[in-house]
Amino acid sequence: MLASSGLPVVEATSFVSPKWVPQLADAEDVMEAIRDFKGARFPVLTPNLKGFEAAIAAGAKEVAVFASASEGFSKSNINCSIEDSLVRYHEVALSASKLSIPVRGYISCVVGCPVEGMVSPSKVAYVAKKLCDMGCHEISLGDTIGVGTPGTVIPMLEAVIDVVPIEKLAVHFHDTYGQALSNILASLQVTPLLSPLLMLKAK
Ligand SMILES: CC(C)(COP(=O)([O-])OP(=O)([O-])OC[C@H]1O[C@@H](n2cnc3c(N)ncnc32)[C@H](O)[C@@H]1OP(=O)([O-])[O-])[C@@H](O)C(=O)NCCC(=O)NCCSC(=O)C[C@@](C)(O)CC(=O)[O-]
Repeated sequence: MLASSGLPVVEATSFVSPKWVPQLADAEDVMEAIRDFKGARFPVLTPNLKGFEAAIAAGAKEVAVFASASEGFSKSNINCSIEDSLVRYHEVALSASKLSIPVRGYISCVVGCPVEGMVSPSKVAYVAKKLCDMGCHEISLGDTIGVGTPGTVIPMLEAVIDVVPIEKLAVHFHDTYGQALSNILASLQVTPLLSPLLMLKAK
């Protein structure tokens, strides 16, 4: 449906542990169902080399890895430290580069974390540079819990822009508290080169 509506890129599924996310256990079936669809790209999320290899076996042509700027969220989301996740993702990026598979990098909790509270812009910049240096073609900065405001988003962006080329950046805002559009506007005022993504308010 989303691809048929004309969207050029639709993140189709994730190759993650079904014990962690049972709803995604059908990743291979999803890839089979979209295998012959023309006119859209279907990246998939892979949290490690096991997921990457399964994704390639299922026909994925591009993948996304997802780190966090907060230790607490990294542990709760992918069961490892930020540093360990970067080691894992470096393995994925190396394998992907051998197969000419583009890798997008996500960073969760770039403003606030449900476990640790506010997140420092310098930590976001550190993770963004690591993902960029390992070969991610784009780094998406995710305000995962939607607590960002222009007053906190702009300093974060300025810290990241210091270490990652602007044209490699995207922003990903959740509208949990109705700030997503303001944050996108503020981000575009920092640099019009950003590609914004608005996640509509959860019902
Ligand atoms: C990363 C792990 C696997 C670590 O989970 P773990 O338990 O530490 O992994 P493990 O290495 O100990 O393996 C446990 C079991 O999972 C299996 N396993 C291991 N890896 C895989 C895999 N890739 N695919 C399928 N199975 C896998 C592995 O084989 C083993 O199976 P067992 O021997 O017990 O039968 C787990 O924590 C996980 O899958 N987490 C993903 C959670 C998730 O999907 N979160 C949402 C992603 S979207 C997001 O984060 C937000 C974002 C980025 O989109 C934007 C925003 O921030 O707003």
